[in-house]
Amino acid sequence: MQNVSTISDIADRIDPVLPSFTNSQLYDLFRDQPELMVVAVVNAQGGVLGLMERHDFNLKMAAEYGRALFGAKSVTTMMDASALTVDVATPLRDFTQASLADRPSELMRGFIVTRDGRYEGVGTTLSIMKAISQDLQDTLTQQRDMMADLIRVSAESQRHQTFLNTIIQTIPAMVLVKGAHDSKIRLINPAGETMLGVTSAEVIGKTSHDIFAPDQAAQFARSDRRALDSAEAVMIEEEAIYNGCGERVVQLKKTVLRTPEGEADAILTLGIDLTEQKHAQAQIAQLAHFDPLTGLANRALYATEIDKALARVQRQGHRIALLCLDLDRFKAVNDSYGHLTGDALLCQVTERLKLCLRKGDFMARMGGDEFAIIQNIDRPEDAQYLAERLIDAVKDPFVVRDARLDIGLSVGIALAPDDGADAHNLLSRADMALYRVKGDGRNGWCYYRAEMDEQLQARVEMERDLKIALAEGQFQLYFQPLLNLDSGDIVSFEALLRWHHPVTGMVSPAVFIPLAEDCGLIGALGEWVLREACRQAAAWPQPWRIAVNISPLQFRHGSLPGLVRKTLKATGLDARRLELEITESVLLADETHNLKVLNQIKGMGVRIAMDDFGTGYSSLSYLRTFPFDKIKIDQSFVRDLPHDRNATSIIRAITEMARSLGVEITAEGVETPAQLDALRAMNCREAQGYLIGRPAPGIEAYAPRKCA
Ligand SMILES: Nc1nc2c(ncn2[C@@H]2O[C@H](COP(=O)(O)O[C@H]3[C@@H](O)[C@H](n4cnc5c(=O)[nH]c(N)nc54)O[C@@H]3COP(=O)(O)O)[C@@H](O)[C@H]2O)c(=O)[nH]1
Repeated sequence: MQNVSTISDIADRIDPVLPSFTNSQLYDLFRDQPELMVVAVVNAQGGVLGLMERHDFNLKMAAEYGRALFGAKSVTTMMDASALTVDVATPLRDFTQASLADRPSELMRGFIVTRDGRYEGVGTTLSIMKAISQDLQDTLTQQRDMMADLIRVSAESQRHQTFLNTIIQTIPAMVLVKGAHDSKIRLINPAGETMLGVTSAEVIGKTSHDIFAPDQAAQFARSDRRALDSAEAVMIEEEAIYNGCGERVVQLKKTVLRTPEGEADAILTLGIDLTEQKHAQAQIAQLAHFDPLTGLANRALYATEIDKALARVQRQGHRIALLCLDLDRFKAVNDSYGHLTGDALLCQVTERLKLCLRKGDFMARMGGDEFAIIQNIDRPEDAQYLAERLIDAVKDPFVVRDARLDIGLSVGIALAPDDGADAHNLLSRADMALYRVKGDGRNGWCYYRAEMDEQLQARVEMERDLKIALAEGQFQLYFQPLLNLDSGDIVSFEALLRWHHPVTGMVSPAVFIPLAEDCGLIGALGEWVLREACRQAAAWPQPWRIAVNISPLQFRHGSLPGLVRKTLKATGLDARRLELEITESVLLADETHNLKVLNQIKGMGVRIAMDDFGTGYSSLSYLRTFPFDKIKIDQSFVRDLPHDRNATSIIRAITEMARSLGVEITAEGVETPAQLDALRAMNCREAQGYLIGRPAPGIEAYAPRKCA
């Protein structure tokens, strides 16, 4: 009962009557106040004497002679002197429970309410019923409100529960709850099932020891213990092998769930499988530091390692050697057999080179066919010994995709601290030494020497001078005659470029042509040579042919057929008088494109000759690739005539093969009559060399005349 709590709340404060009040007066009172049910009779001090109850009183008064008998008498004659009295402070619930249980009939007659034993008011069953009814009403409303609240709270809690469940079920992280005391698993989500290789049904109610191998279970127990001993959540990264899941790297966050009293109740473990992430990180690190083809360290890692090695050199007085390695003829292999073969060759080379290294040596692939090694050495000679081992290792042919490949190795060496203590300097010095090996014919090794710096400097200066030379017209063409051995006529001239350096004098094309190729000037230089050669030849008194050397790089820059067409047109030279000399490297590089270019030029009527025949990698095979008009036998074979049997048989084989193919032959570098005789005997039809005529600035000396 919320509002009505004591009898006081339901007591009707009805004026009582004194004993002097007569029954007739009371009769009138009841008649005048129809709702008046009971009236108390009190003495002058307010003490309770009895209670008059309306129905009972009216019944008595209505009886035969009732009013006549009792009307004038005091109300005390008809009152209920033993009426129920109850103190005003009595809890209503107690009163109604007790009175309804013990004296329900009395309660029906009404009762007197007293305060300290004195009259306070009267009560009736009606007032009680009203109070109870009101109370019930209140309670019902209250209960309805409570029910609504309950329904709302329960719906909300249901929603929260569903929300949490959805998260737990779908979160891509393991959620695992274990009892803090019994270590039994209470909950595991699907991500946890996958991560641990178990099903929820298998593990709920079990401990790690029931499920996992002893080592793994012990690892779990240790990390749980750490969580229990810690006031905060603990983060753990560990390697683990769960049921049939292989080795994994996991990150676990363990939080102890406590009761409101602060006691550990459960351990919540959130787990993320980092295996893939670690794997990806490792792959990124691998790619960042290692060459994917050979698995060797790459240039970036090499730079780090060399810094470390140089720091050791400084701190501990060690010595190291830097070896720069470059494969010989690798480009030819790559261009002839394709990149797949080139890649496979690099892998095989790597394996052979690795076998030459000792503990502590470090090797990297710097790119292409370049490798570099950091070697810990005691004496400078140690580097030389390693270089020799490396060169020896690639000496035997490689067999790649059914092809037998011969390559070589050039090694440049710089020492620290002897040649410097700075990584950049040392590397460029080892490179200089390598460059020297290459220049000296490859397949060898060389230590850096101080004068190489000067040579490099000289090269830089020459590059600069070359640009100036082109702009200032310091070039000149020399012409060397070619003799027809049958007719004894000069039939052709080869244009040979000369550079008159204003300070150093004449510079050999053998020196500056490679430089022009390196620094990108060969295009402009070659264009000048072609134009100048055609211009001069067009003015010759005889229709001699003019042979012009074309660098392989001229095939890359711009349109060579366009240039030839334009030049012929501009100079008026008959296309049939022009012969372009190319070396086999033109066909080694970008064969399809270069063949197309050659065919276009040949289509204009220009002749194509293969220069330096016999020196290349597979000269013979190129004769099948393109219909050359002429083969020029390299002077290295002619030099050994007439006595060298090898040279003789090679030249004989070439001349015979050329005849069968219908290709003209020229022997280069003829210096002696004996060589000329030997060539004649071998049916060689054309010759060039100092014996016939040295390169000269003009052709005047060869104006119509016959030669022996
Ligand atoms: N791309 C271009 N290359 C050119 C051009 N001009 C020349 N070159 C190439 O430079 C190399 C060196 O040429 P050079 O010093 O002119 O030497 C040539 C002849 O002088 C030399 N030769 C001729 N006869 C003899 C001889 O009897 N003995 C002997 N020791 N040397 C002799 O041979 C060179 C000609 O060689 P080749 O071209 O192979 O016919 C050289 O490779 C030139 O090709 C140019 O304009 N563009």
